[in-house]
Amino acid sequence: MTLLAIDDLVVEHRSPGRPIVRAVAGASLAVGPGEVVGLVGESGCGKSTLARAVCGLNPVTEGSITFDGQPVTPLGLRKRKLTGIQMVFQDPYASLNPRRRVGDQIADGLRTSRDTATVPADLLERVGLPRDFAGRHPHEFSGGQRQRIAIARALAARPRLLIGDEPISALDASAQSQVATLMRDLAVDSGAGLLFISHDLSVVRLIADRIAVMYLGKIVEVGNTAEVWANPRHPYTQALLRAIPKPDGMGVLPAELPGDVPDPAHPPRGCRFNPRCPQVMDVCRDKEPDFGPVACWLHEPAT
Ligand SMILES: Nc1ncnc2c1ncn2[C@@H]1O[C@H](COP(=O)(O)OP(=O)(O)OP(=O)(O)O)[C@@H](O)[C@H]1O
Repeated sequence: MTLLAIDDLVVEHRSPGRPIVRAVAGASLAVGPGEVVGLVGESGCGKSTLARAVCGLNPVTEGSITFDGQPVTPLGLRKRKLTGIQMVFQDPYASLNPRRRVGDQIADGLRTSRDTATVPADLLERVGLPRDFAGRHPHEFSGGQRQRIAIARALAARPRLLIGDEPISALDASAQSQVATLMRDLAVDSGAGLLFISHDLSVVRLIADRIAVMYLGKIVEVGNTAEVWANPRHPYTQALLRAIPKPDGMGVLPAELPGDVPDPAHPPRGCRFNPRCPQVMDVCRDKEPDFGPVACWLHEPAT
């Protein structure tokens, strides 16, 4: 069963006097209940834009997003809270209100889910924090603790889909895998889906059932985590895996990718990855590979 279905999604950013930025340019992805999908890709590939569209925060230009069989459309804040989707953002310093007690912020989520049997301290306990933190303010805590509080607040609303938009990238290395694993465990235990966005592939490998690799607005490879890990097929996935920090902590392995992600307002003709691809062929400069699960002319499915 599919909980979240994203089909041929296009999301454009438009501002007066500027070229249209097609940040998501025909992406398809699905998340099932209790499933963890890791969305990876370099900065600027459109991961946040996609996540925000799923929450109704960015309007859909083309294609569709359905959650539980219902189309997701831009909604007012109140309604959005009731859709069963909760997002945990990169920066817990910004997403928590510094002036309100932690318990009161978690209580907002409990009101959303009309859960009268649970108290904020119960949720703090579920995310591994002491119950008496409820009476304190966010500035009293470390980054990792604040992110746990943000997760507790999200869980209070009893989401059926949890989205983490780079939820660990602002944390200390020691807190990163703990917070990622916590999100995975809490989502899976409650039967919720988790879409986990990160540029840290080693953490995604740890928690995700499936990996989706995004490049310049498109999902270029999707598959079972262990399979993608053992046999990455898209040259971009291969390069991302090579850029993983070495297990001994001594630097990173070379990415071997020239240049940066191109400007999505002016994408390259043909395959979007062709100017950086070490295995580029003539067809790649000419025609976009519009197929899955590996959108690459080296892996065109047999018809
Ligand atoms: N509001 C906006 N107006 C115009 N362009 C935008 C807007 N938001 C994002 N973009 C552009 O859309 C593209 C995708 O950005 P997005 O933040 O979705 O990527 P990302 O993969 O999440 O990167 P990051 O990890 O840095 O957040 C980028 O080129 C970005 O500059």
